[in-house]
Amino acid sequence: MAQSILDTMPGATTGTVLISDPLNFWGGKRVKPMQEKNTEPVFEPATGRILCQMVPCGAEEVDEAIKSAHAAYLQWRKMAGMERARVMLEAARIIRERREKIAKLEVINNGKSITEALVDIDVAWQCIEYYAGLAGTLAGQHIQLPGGSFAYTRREPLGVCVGIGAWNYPFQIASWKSAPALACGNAMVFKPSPMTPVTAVILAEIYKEAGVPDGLFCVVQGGADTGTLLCQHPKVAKVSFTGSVPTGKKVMEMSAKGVKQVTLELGGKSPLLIFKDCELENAVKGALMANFLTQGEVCCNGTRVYVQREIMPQFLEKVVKRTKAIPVGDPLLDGTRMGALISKPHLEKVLGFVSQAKKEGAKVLCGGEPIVPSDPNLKGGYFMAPCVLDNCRDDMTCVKEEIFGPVMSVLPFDTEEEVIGRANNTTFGLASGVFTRDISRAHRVAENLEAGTCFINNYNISPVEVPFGGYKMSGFGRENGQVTIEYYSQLKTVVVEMGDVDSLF
Ligand SMILES: NC(=O)C1=CN([C@@H]2O[C@H](COP(=O)(O)OP(=O)(O)OC[C@H]3O[C@@H](n4cnc5c(N)ncnc54)[C@H](O)[C@@H]3O)[C@@H](O)[C@H]2O)C=CC1
Ligand SMILES: C[N+](C)(C)CCCC(=O)O
Repeated sequence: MAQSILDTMPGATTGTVLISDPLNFWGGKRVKPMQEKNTEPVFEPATGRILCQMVPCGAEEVDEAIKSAHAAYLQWRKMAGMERARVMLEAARIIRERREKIAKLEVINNGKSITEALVDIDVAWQCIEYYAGLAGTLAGQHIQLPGGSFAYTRREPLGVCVGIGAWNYPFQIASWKSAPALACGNAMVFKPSPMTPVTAVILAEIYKEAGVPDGLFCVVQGGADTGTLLCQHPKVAKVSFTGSVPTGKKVMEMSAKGVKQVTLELGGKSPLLIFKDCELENAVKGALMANFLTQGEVCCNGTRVYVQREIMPQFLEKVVKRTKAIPVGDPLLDGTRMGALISKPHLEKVLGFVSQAKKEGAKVLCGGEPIVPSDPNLKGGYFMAPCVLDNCRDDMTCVKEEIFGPVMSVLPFDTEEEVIGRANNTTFGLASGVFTRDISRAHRVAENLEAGTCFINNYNISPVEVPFGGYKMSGFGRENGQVTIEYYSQLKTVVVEMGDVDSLF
Protein backbone atom coordinates (compact mmCIF):
# COMPACT_ATOMS: atom_id res chain seq x y z
CA MET A 1 0.00 0.00 0.00
CA ALA A 2 2.89 2.37 0.79
CA GLN A 3 4.03 1.53 -2.68
CA SER A 4 0.92 3.31 -3.87
CA ILE A 5 1.81 6.52 -1.99
CA LEU A 6 5.45 6.29 -3.02
CA ASP A 7 4.46 5.58 -6.60
CA THR A 8 2.55 8.86 -6.80
CA MET A 9 5.68 10.74 -5.70
CA PRO A 10 7.49 11.24 -9.02
CA GLY A 11 4.72 13.53 -10.32
CA ALA A 12 3.78 15.04 -6.95
CA THR A 13 4.23 18.76 -6.34
CA THR A 14 3.83 20.89 -3.24
CA GLY A 15 0.16 21.23 -2.32
CA THR A 16 -1.15 18.21 -4.20
CA VAL A 17 -0.70 15.17 -1.95
CA LEU A 18 -3.32 13.70 0.36
CA ILE A 19 -2.69 10.60 2.44
CA SER A 20 -5.44 8.28 3.55
CA ASP A 21 -3.64 4.94 4.04
CA PRO A 22 -3.44 3.69 7.63
CA LEU A 23 -0.20 4.79 9.28
CA ASN A 24 0.16 2.08 11.94
CA PHE A 25 2.13 -1.05 11.17
CA TRP A 26 2.37 -4.32 13.05
CA GLY A 27 2.02 -8.02 12.33
CA GLY A 28 3.64 -7.38 8.94
CA LYS A 29 1.01 -4.96 7.60
CA ARG A 30 -0.53 -1.52 7.87
CA VAL A 31 -3.22 -1.47 10.54
CA LYS A 32 -6.28 0.79 10.64
CA PRO A 33 -6.96 2.59 13.91
CA MET A 34 -9.45 0.78 16.16
CA GLN A 35 -11.36 3.98 16.71
CA GLU A 36 -11.13 7.50 15.37
CA LYS A 37 -10.65 9.12 18.78
CA ASN A 38 -8.45 12.18 19.51
CA THR A 39 -7.57 12.49 15.83
CA GLU A 40 -5.13 15.30 15.02
CA PRO A 41 -4.65 16.93 11.62
CA VAL A 42 -1.19 16.67 10.10
CA PHE A 43 -0.14 19.68 8.02
CA GLU A 44 2.02 20.16 4.97
CA PRO A 45 4.34 22.89 6.31
CA ALA A 46 4.95 24.50 2.90
CA THR A 47 1.25 25.19 2.31
CA GLY A 48 -0.49 24.92 5.67
CA ARG A 49 -2.86 22.40 4.05
CA ILE A 50 -4.04 19.26 5.86
CA LEU A 51 -2.05 16.29 4.57
CA CYS A 52 -3.69 13.51 6.60
CA GLN A 53 -5.13 12.68 9.98
CA MET A 54 -3.06 11.20 12.79
CA VAL A 55 -5.12 8.83 14.91
CA PRO A 56 -3.34 7.95 18.17
CA CYS A 57 -3.06 4.33 19.29
CA GLY A 58 -4.67 3.39 22.59
CA ALA A 59 -3.63 0.77 25.14
CA GLU A 60 -5.05 -2.18 23.23
CA GLU A 61 -3.26 -1.22 20.01
CA VAL A 62 0.05 -0.57 21.77
CA ASP A 63 -0.26 -3.95 23.40
CA GLU A 64 -0.95 -5.63 20.06
CA ALA A 65 2.07 -3.99 18.47
CA ILE A 66 4.34 -4.97 21.34
CA LYS A 67 3.06 -8.57 21.25
CA SER A 68 3.69 -8.70 17.53
CA ALA A 69 7.21 -7.33 18.05
CA HIS A 70 7.88 -9.83 20.80
CA ALA A 71 6.88 -12.78 18.63
CA ALA A 72 9.19 -11.56 15.87
CA TYR A 73 12.01 -11.02 18.37
CA LEU A 74 11.88 -14.68 19.41
CA GLN A 75 12.61 -15.70 15.81
CA TRP A 76 15.03 -12.92 14.89
CA ARG A 77 17.27 -13.35 17.92
CA LYS A 78 17.91 -16.98 16.95
CA MET A 79 19.23 -16.07 13.52
CA ALA A 80 22.97 -15.77 12.96
CA GLY A 81 24.26 -12.20 12.77
CA MET A 82 25.23 -12.83 9.17
CA GLU A 83 21.65 -13.82 8.31
CA ARG A 84 20.29 -10.68 9.93
CA ALA A 85 22.92 -8.71 8.02
CA ARG A 86 21.67 -10.05 4.68
CA VAL A 87 18.11 -8.92 5.41
CA MET A 88 19.28 -5.51 6.57
CA LEU A 89 21.47 -5.05 3.49
CA GLU A 90 18.44 -5.76 1.36
CA ALA A 91 16.45 -3.12 3.28
CA ALA A 92 19.29 -0.63 2.73
CA ARG A 93 19.30 -1.48 -0.99
CA ILE A 94 15.54 -0.90 -1.31
CA ILE A 95 15.75 2.46 0.47
CA ARG A 96 18.57 3.51 -1.82
CA GLU A 97 16.55 2.48 -4.88
CA ARG A 98 13.54 4.56 -3.68
CA ARG A 99 15.51 7.47 -2.22
CA GLU A 100 13.92 10.17 -4.38
CA LYS A 101 10.38 9.05 -3.63
CA ILE A 102 10.95 8.69 0.12
CA ALA A 103 12.75 12.05 0.24
CA LYS A 104 9.85 13.72 -1.54
CA LEU A 105 7.32 12.34 0.92
CA GLU A 106 9.55 13.46 3.79
CA VAL A 107 9.64 17.00 2.36
CA ILE A 108 5.86 17.11 2.00
CA ASN A 109 5.42 16.14 5.66
CA ASN A 110 8.38 17.98 7.22
CA GLY A 111 8.91 21.09 5.07
CA LYS A 112 12.71 20.80 4.67
CA SER A 113 14.33 21.23 1.25
CA ILE A 114 14.53 18.24 -1.08
CA THR A 115 18.31 18.67 -1.25
CA GLU A 116 18.54 18.03 2.48
CA ALA A 117 15.90 15.29 2.55
CA LEU A 118 17.89 13.31 -0.04
CA VAL A 119 20.92 13.48 2.25
CA ASP A 120 18.76 12.33 5.19
CA ILE A 121 17.50 9.31 3.27
CA ASP A 122 21.04 8.46 2.17
CA VAL A 123 22.22 8.66 5.78
CA ALA A 124 19.33 6.35 6.72
CA TRP A 125 20.30 3.54 4.31
CA GLN A 126 23.97 4.02 5.13
CA CYS A 127 23.16 3.54 8.81
CA ILE A 128 21.30 0.29 8.08
CA GLU A 129 24.16 -0.85 5.86
CA TYR A 130 26.71 0.01 8.56
CA TYR A 131 24.92 -1.97 11.29
CA ALA A 132 24.33 -4.85 8.87
CA GLY A 133 28.12 -4.93 8.65
CA LEU A 134 28.41 -5.10 12.42
CA ALA A 135 25.69 -7.74 12.90
CA GLY A 136 28.07 -10.53 11.93
CA THR A 137 30.83 -9.26 14.22
CA LEU A 138 28.97 -9.45 17.53
CA ALA A 139 31.02 -11.65 19.78
CA GLY A 140 31.97 -12.23 23.36
CA GLN A 141 35.25 -12.89 25.14
CA HIS A 142 36.87 -16.08 26.35
CA ILE A 143 38.49 -15.83 29.77
CA GLN A 144 40.83 -18.53 31.11
CA LEU A 145 40.48 -19.48 34.77
CA PRO A 146 42.65 -21.72 37.02
CA GLY A 147 42.53 -25.49 36.63
CA GLY A 148 41.40 -25.42 32.99
CA SER A 149 38.12 -23.77 33.94
CA PHE A 150 37.04 -20.83 31.87
CA ALA A 151 34.33 -18.30 31.30
CA TYR A 152 32.95 -16.76 28.18
CA THR A 153 30.67 -13.85 27.49
CA ARG A 154 27.81 -13.72 25.04
CA ARG A 155 26.45 -10.51 23.56
CA GLU A 156 22.68 -10.93 23.64
CA PRO A 157 19.80 -8.71 22.54
CA LEU A 158 17.61 -6.87 25.05
CA GLY A 159 14.19 -7.77 23.65
CA VAL A 160 11.54 -5.35 22.44
CA CYS A 161 12.98 -1.84 22.23
CA VAL A 162 10.88 1.28 21.85
CA GLY A 163 11.95 4.18 19.65
CA ILE A 164 10.31 7.57 20.12
CA GLY A 165 11.13 10.10 17.45
CA ALA A 166 11.07 13.85 16.89
CA TRP A 167 9.69 15.63 13.81
CA ASN A 168 12.92 17.12 12.45
CA TYR A 169 14.45 13.96 10.91
CA PRO A 170 11.50 11.53 10.78
CA PHE A 171 12.88 8.77 8.51
CA GLN A 172 16.48 9.18 9.61
CA ILE A 173 15.66 8.94 13.32
CA ALA A 174 13.62 5.76 12.71
CA SER A 175 16.64 4.31 10.88
CA TRP A 176 19.23 5.47 13.45
CA LYS A 177 17.24 3.71 16.16
CA SER A 178 16.11 0.57 14.35
CA ALA A 179 19.40 -0.28 12.60
CA PRO A 180 21.52 -0.99 15.71
CA ALA A 181 18.49 -2.49 17.48
CA LEU A 182 17.82 -4.98 14.70
CA ALA A 183 21.50 -5.74 14.12
CA CYS A 184 21.77 -6.90 17.74
CA GLY A 185 18.74 -9.18 17.44
CA ASN A 186 16.09 -6.95 19.03
CA ALA A 187 12.67 -5.96 17.74
CA MET A 188 11.51 -2.33 17.75
CA VAL A 189 8.21 -0.55 18.16
CA PHE A 190 8.63 2.97 16.86
CA LYS A 191 6.44 5.98 17.55
CA PRO A 192 7.05 8.93 15.27
CA SER A 193 6.17 12.48 16.26
CA PRO A 194 2.44 13.14 15.74
CA MET A 195 3.45 15.95 13.38
CA THR A 196 5.41 13.66 11.05
CA PRO A 197 3.66 10.28 10.99
CA VAL A 198 4.07 9.52 7.30
CA THR A 199 7.48 8.03 6.52
CA ALA A 200 8.25 5.67 9.45
CA VAL A 201 5.62 3.28 8.09
CA ILE A 202 7.45 3.27 4.74
CA LEU A 203 10.52 2.02 6.59
CA ALA A 204 8.39 -0.70 8.22
CA GLU A 205 7.17 -1.84 4.80
CA ILE A 206 10.70 -1.89 3.44
CA TYR A 207 12.00 -4.02 6.33
CA LYS A 208 9.09 -6.41 5.68
CA GLU A 209 9.87 -6.55 1.96
CA ALA A 210 13.53 -7.21 2.78
CA GLY A 211 12.50 -10.28 4.80
CA VAL A 212 12.34 -9.49 8.51
CA PRO A 213 9.84 -11.62 10.46
CA ASP A 214 6.39 -9.99 10.69
CA GLY A 215 6.31 -7.63 13.67
CA LEU A 216 10.05 -7.00 13.92
CA PHE A 217 9.70 -3.29 13.23
CA CYS A 218 6.29 -1.90 14.19
CA VAL A 219 4.96 1.65 13.99
CA VAL A 220 2.36 3.02 16.38
CA GLN A 221 1.05 6.54 15.91
CA GLY A 222 0.31 8.97 18.70
CA GLY A 223 1.58 11.70 21.01
CA ALA A 224 2.33 11.87 24.73
CA ASP A 225 -0.36 9.38 25.78
CA THR A 226 0.78 6.70 23.34
CA GLY A 227 4.41 7.41 24.27
CA THR A 228 3.54 6.93 27.93
CA LEU A 229 1.86 3.58 27.19
CA LEU A 230 5.01 2.45 25.41
CA CYS A 231 7.37 3.52 28.19
CA GLN A 232 5.23 1.85 30.84
CA HIS A 233 4.65 -1.46 29.04
CA PRO A 234 6.16 -4.37 30.99
CA LYS A 235 7.33 -6.20 27.85
CA VAL A 236 9.51 -3.28 26.75
CA ALA A 237 13.21 -3.65 27.59
CA LYS A 238 14.57 -0.32 26.41
CA VAL A 239 13.47 3.13 25.28
CA SER A 240 15.47 5.26 22.89
CA PHE A 241 14.13 8.80 22.77
CA THR A 242 14.86 11.87 20.63
CA GLY A 243 13.18 15.13 21.61
CA SER A 244 13.08 17.89 24.18
CA VAL A 245 14.66 17.86 27.66
CA PRO A 246 11.36 18.03 29.63
CA THR A 247 9.90 15.06 27.74
CA GLY A 248 13.21 13.19 28.01
CA LYS A 249 13.06 13.51 31.79
CA LYS A 250 9.55 12.04 31.81
CA VAL A 251 10.65 9.15 29.62
CA MET A 252 13.54 8.45 31.99
CA GLU A 253 11.26 8.61 35.02
CA MET A 254 8.74 6.20 33.49
CA SER A 255 11.49 3.85 32.34
CA ALA A 256 13.04 3.89 35.81
CA LYS A 257 9.86 2.35 37.22
CA GLY A 258 10.40 -0.74 35.07
CA VAL A 259 14.23 -0.55 35.26
CA LYS A 260 14.32 -0.21 31.49
CA GLN A 261 17.45 1.02 29.77
CA VAL A 262 17.22 4.44 28.12
CA THR A 263 19.05 6.38 25.47
CA LEU A 264 18.20 10.08 25.52
CA GLU A 265 19.04 12.33 22.59
CA LEU A 266 17.83 15.71 23.76
CA GLY A 267 18.21 19.35 22.90
CA GLY A 268 21.20 21.63 22.78
CA LYS A 269 22.52 25.17 22.64
CA SER A 270 25.87 24.32 21.18
CA PRO A 271 28.79 26.76 20.95
CA LEU A 272 30.86 27.38 17.83
CA LEU A 273 34.23 29.06 18.52
CA ILE A 274 35.79 31.00 15.66
CA PHE A 275 39.37 32.12 16.28
CA LYS A 276 41.08 34.94 14.39
CA ASP A 277 43.59 32.50 12.88
CA CYS A 278 40.83 30.53 11.13
CA GLU A 279 40.31 30.22 7.40
CA LEU A 280 37.51 32.78 7.38
CA GLU A 281 35.53 31.58 4.33
CA ASN A 282 35.33 28.09 5.82
CA ALA A 283 34.35 29.45 9.23
CA VAL A 284 31.53 31.45 7.66
CA LYS A 285 30.31 28.41 5.72
CA GLY A 286 30.61 26.35 8.92
CA ALA A 287 28.52 28.87 10.84
CA LEU A 288 25.76 28.55 8.25
CA MET A 289 25.93 24.75 8.34
CA ALA A 290 25.77 25.01 12.14
CA ASN A 291 22.59 27.09 12.10
CA PHE A 292 20.45 26.72 9.03
CA LEU A 293 20.04 23.03 8.19
CA THR A 294 16.39 21.94 8.39
CA GLN A 295 15.30 25.55 9.01
CA GLY A 296 17.45 25.57 12.14
CA GLU A 297 15.40 22.75 13.67
CA VAL A 298 18.40 20.60 14.59
CA CYS A 299 19.32 19.55 18.11
CA CYS A 300 23.09 19.78 17.62
CA ASN A 301 23.08 23.20 15.94
CA GLY A 302 25.87 25.58 16.92
CA THR A 303 23.59 28.52 17.70
CA ARG A 304 26.00 30.41 19.96
CA VAL A 305 28.62 31.63 17.53
CA TYR A 306 31.59 33.09 19.44
CA VAL A 307 33.85 35.14 17.16
CA GLN A 308 37.23 36.54 18.22
CA ARG A 309 36.85 40.30 18.38
CA GLU A 310 39.55 41.19 15.81
CA ILE A 311 37.75 39.39 12.97
CA MET A 312 34.16 40.23 13.98
CA PRO A 313 33.52 42.91 11.27
CA GLN A 314 34.74 40.70 8.41
CA PHE A 315 32.91 37.68 9.81
CA LEU A 316 29.60 39.54 10.15
CA GLU A 317 29.82 41.03 6.69
CA LYS A 318 30.38 37.64 5.08
CA VAL A 319 27.91 35.70 7.23
CA VAL A 320 25.10 38.21 6.59
CA LYS A 321 25.79 38.25 2.86
CA ARG A 322 25.56 34.47 2.64
CA THR A 323 22.51 34.25 4.92
CA LYS A 324 20.61 36.81 2.84
CA ALA A 325 21.38 34.75 -0.26
CA ILE A 326 19.75 31.55 1.05
CA PRO A 327 16.86 30.72 -1.30
CA VAL A 328 13.79 30.16 0.91
CA GLY A 329 10.67 28.73 -0.70
CA ASP A 330 9.03 25.68 -2.23
CA PRO A 331 10.96 22.84 -0.59
CA LEU A 332 10.41 20.49 -3.52
CA LEU A 333 12.34 22.73 -5.93
CA ASP A 334 15.98 21.81 -6.49
CA GLY A 335 17.17 25.40 -6.08
CA THR A 336 15.58 25.86 -2.65
CA ARG A 337 17.95 25.71 0.30
CA MET A 338 15.51 26.46 3.12
CA GLY A 339 11.91 25.28 3.35
CA ALA A 340 9.13 25.81 5.88
CA LEU A 341 9.20 25.38 9.65
CA ILE A 342 7.27 22.46 11.08
CA SER A 343 4.09 24.25 12.23
CA LYS A 344 2.43 27.61 12.65
CA PRO A 345 2.78 27.63 16.46
CA HIS A 346 6.45 26.67 16.13
CA LEU A 347 7.05 29.49 13.61
CA GLU A 348 5.38 31.90 16.02
CA LYS A 349 7.54 30.61 18.88
CA VAL A 350 10.72 31.16 16.85
CA LEU A 351 9.61 34.67 15.77
CA GLY A 352 8.82 35.33 19.45
CA PHE A 353 12.45 34.53 20.34
CA VAL A 354 13.58 37.12 17.76
CA SER A 355 11.34 39.86 19.22
CA GLN A 356 12.46 38.97 22.73
CA ALA A 357 16.10 39.22 21.58
CA LYS A 358 15.42 42.71 20.18
CA LYS A 359 13.84 43.76 23.48
CA GLU A 360 16.92 42.51 25.33
CA GLY A 361 19.21 44.59 23.12
CA ALA A 362 20.21 42.31 20.22
CA LYS A 363 20.50 43.79 16.77
CA VAL A 364 18.89 41.93 13.86
CA LEU A 365 21.41 42.03 11.01
CA CYS A 366 19.11 40.13 8.65
CA GLY A 367 15.95 38.02 8.57
CA GLY A 368 13.88 37.11 11.58
CA GLU A 369 10.57 37.96 9.93
CA PRO A 370 7.91 35.74 8.30
CA ILE A 371 8.08 35.28 4.54
CA VAL A 372 5.01 35.02 2.35
CA PRO A 373 6.27 33.58 -0.95
CA SER A 374 4.88 35.00 -4.18
CA ASP A 375 3.70 31.54 -5.29
CA PRO A 376 -0.02 31.53 -4.27
CA ASN A 377 0.29 27.84 -3.47
CA LEU A 378 2.66 28.65 -0.60
CA LYS A 379 0.69 31.53 0.95
CA GLY A 380 -0.29 29.48 4.00
CA GLY A 381 3.22 28.02 4.52
CA TYR A 382 5.33 28.50 7.64
CA PHE A 383 8.32 30.30 6.14
CA MET A 384 10.69 32.79 7.76
CA ALA A 385 13.86 34.55 6.71
CA PRO A 386 16.99 33.12 8.35
CA CYS A 387 18.23 35.49 11.00
CA VAL A 388 21.60 36.70 12.29
CA LEU A 389 21.62 38.47 15.67
CA ASP A 390 24.46 40.78 16.68
CA ASN A 391 25.10 42.61 19.98
CA CYS A 392 24.28 39.45 21.89
CA ARG A 393 25.28 38.80 25.49
CA ASP A 394 25.52 35.50 27.33
CA ASP A 395 22.58 36.36 29.61
CA MET A 396 20.07 36.92 26.80
CA THR A 397 17.18 34.49 26.25
CA CYS A 398 18.23 33.89 22.63
CA VAL A 399 21.70 32.80 23.83
CA LYS A 400 20.48 30.65 26.70
CA GLU A 401 17.47 28.80 25.31
CA GLU A 402 17.08 26.36 22.46
CA ILE A 403 15.19 28.24 19.72
CA PHE A 404 14.98 25.38 17.21
CA GLY A 405 14.68 27.76 14.29
CA PRO A 406 16.94 29.63 11.82
CA VAL A 407 18.35 32.13 14.32
CA MET A 408 22.11 32.56 14.83
CA SER A 409 23.36 34.53 17.83
CA VAL A 410 26.83 36.04 17.38
CA LEU A 411 28.97 36.95 20.39
CA PRO A 412 32.47 38.48 20.56
CA PHE A 413 35.30 37.03 22.68
CA ASP A 414 38.93 37.90 23.41
CA THR A 415 40.82 34.91 24.80
CA GLU A 416 40.71 31.13 24.52
CA GLU A 417 40.32 30.65 28.26
CA GLU A 418 37.47 33.13 28.46
CA VAL A 419 35.55 31.63 25.54
CA ILE A 420 35.85 28.07 26.84
CA GLY A 421 34.39 29.15 30.19
CA ARG A 422 31.52 30.93 28.46
CA ALA A 423 30.91 28.09 26.00
CA ASN A 424 30.62 25.59 28.87
CA ASN A 425 28.34 27.80 30.93
CA THR A 426 25.16 25.94 29.91
CA THR A 427 23.19 22.94 31.10
CA PHE A 428 23.30 21.49 27.57
CA GLY A 429 26.23 19.58 26.06
CA LEU A 430 25.29 18.02 22.75
CA ALA A 431 27.84 19.42 20.31
CA SER A 432 30.44 22.14 19.81
CA GLY A 433 32.77 23.40 17.13
CA VAL A 434 36.03 25.24 16.66
CA PHE A 435 37.57 26.97 13.67
CA THR A 436 41.31 27.62 13.88
CA ARG A 437 44.45 26.83 11.90
CA ASP A 438 46.44 26.17 15.06
CA ILE A 439 46.29 22.39 15.53
CA SER A 440 47.35 22.47 19.18
CA ARG A 441 44.64 24.96 19.96
CA ALA A 442 42.05 22.91 18.05
CA HIS A 443 42.69 19.77 20.10
CA ARG A 444 43.05 21.69 23.37
CA VAL A 445 39.68 23.35 22.81
CA ALA A 446 38.11 20.01 21.82
CA GLU A 447 39.37 18.51 25.07
CA ASN A 448 38.03 21.35 27.19
CA LEU A 449 34.56 21.77 25.71
CA GLU A 450 31.86 19.89 27.65
CA ALA A 451 29.96 18.31 24.78
CA GLY A 452 29.43 14.90 23.19
CA THR A 453 30.84 16.03 19.84
CA CYS A 454 33.38 18.66 18.84
CA PHE A 455 33.70 19.53 15.16
CA ILE A 456 37.09 20.93 14.17
CA ASN A 457 36.97 23.18 11.08
CA ASN A 458 33.50 22.01 10.00
CA TYR A 459 30.07 21.58 11.58
CA ASN A 460 27.06 19.22 11.49
CA ILE A 461 28.56 16.47 9.43
CA SER A 462 27.48 13.15 10.88
CA PRO A 463 28.82 10.06 9.13
CA VAL A 464 27.12 6.95 10.50
CA GLU A 465 30.45 5.45 11.58
CA VAL A 466 30.79 8.22 14.18
CA PRO A 467 29.06 8.11 17.60
CA PHE A 468 26.55 10.87 18.27
CA GLY A 469 25.08 11.89 21.64
CA GLY A 470 25.15 14.31 24.51
CA TYR A 471 26.83 15.38 27.72
CA LYS A 472 24.99 17.00 30.63
CA MET A 473 21.27 17.63 30.02
CA SER A 474 21.58 16.84 26.32
CA GLY A 475 21.24 13.19 27.25
CA PHE A 476 23.27 10.02 27.37
CA GLY A 477 23.83 6.87 25.43
CA ARG A 478 25.00 7.14 21.84
CA GLU A 479 23.59 6.66 18.38
CA ASN A 480 25.67 5.55 15.37
CA GLY A 481 29.18 4.13 15.46
CA GLN A 482 30.36 0.84 16.91
CA VAL A 483 29.68 1.82 20.51
CA THR A 484 25.90 1.87 19.98
CA ILE A 485 25.96 -1.93 19.85
CA GLU A 486 26.52 -1.74 23.60
CA TYR A 487 23.33 0.26 24.05
CA TYR A 488 21.22 -2.36 22.26
CA SER A 489 22.67 -5.52 23.75
CA GLN A 490 23.51 -7.04 27.10
CA LEU A 491 26.39 -9.20 28.16
CA LYS A 492 25.90 -12.66 29.59
CA THR A 493 28.77 -14.29 31.46
CA VAL A 494 28.95 -18.08 31.36
CA VAL A 495 31.29 -19.61 33.95
CA VAL A 496 32.46 -23.18 33.26
CA GLU A 497 33.90 -25.45 35.97
CA MET A 498 36.22 -28.15 34.59
CA GLY A 499 37.14 -29.71 37.96
CA ASP A 500 35.26 -30.73 41.09
CA VAL A 501 33.22 -28.31 43.14
CA ASP A 502 35.35 -26.97 45.96
CA SER A 503 32.51 -26.42 48.42
CA LEU A 504 32.84 -24.45 51.64
CA PHE A 505 29.95 -26.39 53.08
N1 LIG B 1 16.66 16.88 20.24
C1 LIG B 1 15.95 17.06 19.17
O1 LIG B 1 16.32 16.61 18.10
C2 LIG B 1 14.65 17.72 19.26
C3 LIG B 1 14.36 18.73 20.16
N2 LIG B 1 13.14 19.31 20.17
C4 LIG B 1 12.85 20.43 21.07
O2 LIG B 1 11.63 20.19 21.70
C5 LIG B 1 10.69 21.21 21.39
C6 LIG B 1 9.29 20.63 21.36
O3 LIG B 1 9.14 19.68 20.30
P1 LIG B 1 8.24 18.40 20.51
O4 LIG B 1 8.10 17.65 19.25
O5 LIG B 1 6.98 18.82 21.17
O6 LIG B 1 9.20 17.55 21.46
P2 LIG B 1 8.82 16.47 22.51
O7 LIG B 1 10.03 16.16 23.28
O8 LIG B 1 7.61 16.85 23.26
O9 LIG B 1 8.42 15.21 21.61
C7 LIG B 1 9.32 14.25 21.13
C8 LIG B 1 8.62 12.91 21.03
O10 LIG B 1 8.20 12.48 22.32
C9 LIG B 1 6.82 12.14 22.32
N3 LIG B 1 6.29 12.42 23.65
C10 LIG B 1 5.76 13.57 24.11
N4 LIG B 1 5.40 13.43 25.41
C11 LIG B 1 5.70 12.16 25.76
C12 LIG B 1 5.57 11.42 26.98
N5 LIG B 1 5.04 11.96 28.07
N6 LIG B 1 6.00 10.15 26.98
C13 LIG B 1 6.55 9.58 25.90
N7 LIG B 1 6.69 10.24 24.72
C14 LIG B 1 6.27 11.51 24.66
C15 LIG B 1 6.26 13.01 21.23
O11 LIG B 1 5.01 12.52 20.78
C16 LIG B 1 7.35 12.91 20.18
O12 LIG B 1 7.26 11.70 19.47
C17 LIG B 1 11.19 21.79 20.10
O13 LIG B 1 10.72 23.08 19.89
C18 LIG B 1 12.67 21.72 20.33
O14 LIG B 1 13.12 22.79 21.10
C19 LIG B 1 12.18 18.85 19.33
C20 LIG B 1 12.41 17.87 18.41
C21 LIG B 1 13.69 17.27 18.29
C1 LIG C 1 21.94 14.98 10.85
N1 LIG C 1 22.29 16.01 11.80
C2 LIG C 1 23.60 15.72 12.39
C3 LIG C 1 22.38 17.28 11.14
C4 LIG C 1 21.29 16.12 12.87
C5 LIG C 1 20.93 14.86 13.58
C6 LIG C 1 20.41 15.08 14.96
C7 LIG C 1 18.98 15.49 15.05
O1 LIG C 1 18.10 14.60 15.09
O2 LIG C 1 18.69 16.69 15.13
